Amino acid sequence: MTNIKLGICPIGWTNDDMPDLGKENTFQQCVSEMALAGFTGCEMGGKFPKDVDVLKKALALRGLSVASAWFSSFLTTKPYEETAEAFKAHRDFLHAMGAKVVVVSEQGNSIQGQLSTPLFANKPHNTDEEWKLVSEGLNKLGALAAEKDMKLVYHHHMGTGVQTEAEIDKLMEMTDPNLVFLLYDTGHLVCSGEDYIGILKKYVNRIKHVHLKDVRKELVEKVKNENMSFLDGVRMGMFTVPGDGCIDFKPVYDILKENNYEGWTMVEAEQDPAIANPLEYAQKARKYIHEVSGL
Ligand SMILES: O=C1C[C@@H](O)[C@H](O)[C@@H](O)C1=O
Ligand SMILES: [Co+2]
Repeated sequence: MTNIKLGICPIGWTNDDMPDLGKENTFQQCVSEMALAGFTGCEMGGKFPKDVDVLKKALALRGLSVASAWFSSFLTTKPYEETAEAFKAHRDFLHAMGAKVVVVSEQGNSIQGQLSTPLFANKPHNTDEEWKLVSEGLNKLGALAAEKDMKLVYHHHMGTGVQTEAEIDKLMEMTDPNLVFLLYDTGHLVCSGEDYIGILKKYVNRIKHVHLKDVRKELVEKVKNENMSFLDGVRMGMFTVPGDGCIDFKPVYDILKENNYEGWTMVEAEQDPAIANPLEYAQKARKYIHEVSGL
């Protein structure tokens, strides 16, 4: 028996960071193929209906539920109240959809959305003041999530001030462990050159949401050596589904199981859907995850 659930994110069908990737794929196709490939949960994407009843019906017809959705905070660059108001609306929608966690990533000084900023050379480093703003703001947003019996899960991310193991450690130290939890994304850790298994072991009790992203190592090297941006790397295919790249996901599931992890593990593999057929790659991921985890 396990309480580990398996879902998939719509980013393999249409990429909200670069909406021309998969612009031809509709919401209906995306959720139908998620279900057809054997997944029971999804995150939200830009093409999803914003009406709770409409979305609930479309997902229920396919046996899917909403695990969460991304929220960009701007705690380092905007007044706290502005982020808090947007966060409450986002939280309330997710709550109405039955989700238990809210994915948050600080984007105030992020370069992840900049088309031609070199990813490795230009990674931002938080100043002391930025660390204070982010950690204090996240504690307050975490309390807002708790009001609805939800958890804020922080998404470490390439091209942001919380990317490396040292930065994750600092964020975890500076925030309240009862209010700010961690989202564990394999792809971002391996892309950054971190010890993805060590980090999982260290924070497994604080990790409340998992993104399963695999990496094509030679393409990450190309991004580094040729000063390419995050979005260039995605378009070129530096990420892929579990089972198709260099990451071993067996120890990931073993550690989650040994520690009685309860929650979602979400395939999240952005690449060009015109090259990597989303249904084919969803099925590939589903098969591989079954082989390594029994799920
Ligand atoms: O969770 C994520 C959401 C995306 O928008 C992001 O860029 C991607 O890399 C990711 O991990
Ligand atoms: Co992710």
